Amino acid sequence: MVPNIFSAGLDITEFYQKKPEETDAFWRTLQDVFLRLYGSKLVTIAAISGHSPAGGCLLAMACDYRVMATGKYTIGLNETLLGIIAPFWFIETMKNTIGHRETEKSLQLGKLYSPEQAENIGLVDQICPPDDVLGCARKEMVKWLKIPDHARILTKQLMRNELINNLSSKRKEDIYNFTSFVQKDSIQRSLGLYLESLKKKKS
Ligand SMILES: CCCCCCCCCCC/C=C/C(=O)SCCNC(=O)CCNC(=O)[C@H](O)C(C)(C)COP(=O)(O)OP(=O)(O)OC[C@H]1O[C@@H](n2cnc3c(N)ncnc32)[C@H](O)[C@@H]1OP(=O)(O)O
Repeated sequence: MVPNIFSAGLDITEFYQKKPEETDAFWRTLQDVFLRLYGSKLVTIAAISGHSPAGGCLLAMACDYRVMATGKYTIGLNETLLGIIAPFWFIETMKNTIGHRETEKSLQLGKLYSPEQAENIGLVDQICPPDDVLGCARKEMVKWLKIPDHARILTKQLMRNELINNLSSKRKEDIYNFTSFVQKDSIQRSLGLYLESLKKKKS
């Protein structure tokens, strides 16, 4: 577990100034990771040790339960702030987590929530001091593991199969949409500026 950062989201350099076949492969891998995690029969609990923007938020939402560290961290789907958009399965996953209305506001504004705000809207289930995040996640895991596995798994599948089947049937189209979108000159310019701004913030 890395302190302060759960995940910085997708590595933008994987789709900045890349060839179409490279961005295709990158997106296919992300789809694989998501489908495996969201559809996992195992109990999955995200111990969110710090920042969790965009793709990081998606990974956390793909789990069954989320524990987030308190502190000056943020979580959310901030794609619009980067001049890009969240694909349909990011949107559906967020709708399944916090509901339609909150998702609509959240996505249009590219909102990044503090841990307290995220808990209030149900984006995370629990907040804990940073040095106790793993402990809280473990405690929660014990509860989940007491439930008969077959019943929990079937329930999870009933709740999640619609989205899993939808994405599975549209994978090629989704890859095509991603690559055509990120290869546009205007999007490449936005991504370049965003990467520069991250570096400037650092110096
Ligand atoms: C018709 C329909 C079509 C649909 C088409 C779909 C369209 C596209 C969908 C794409 C979905 C995208 C999802 C994403 O996840 S995009 C990434 C979003 N992530 C962020 O915005 C976070 C950016 N990072 C930060 O805010 C900070 O780094 C952070 C708060 C996480 C940590 O701060 P800290 O100060 O500790 O770290 P630094 O800022 O110093 O960063 C260190 C170095 O890492 C570079 N960096 C950071 N994040 C990223 C990233 N996500 N990708 C690439 N590089 C990143 C940063 O520039 C520093 O680099 P250097 O060390 O080289 O200076």
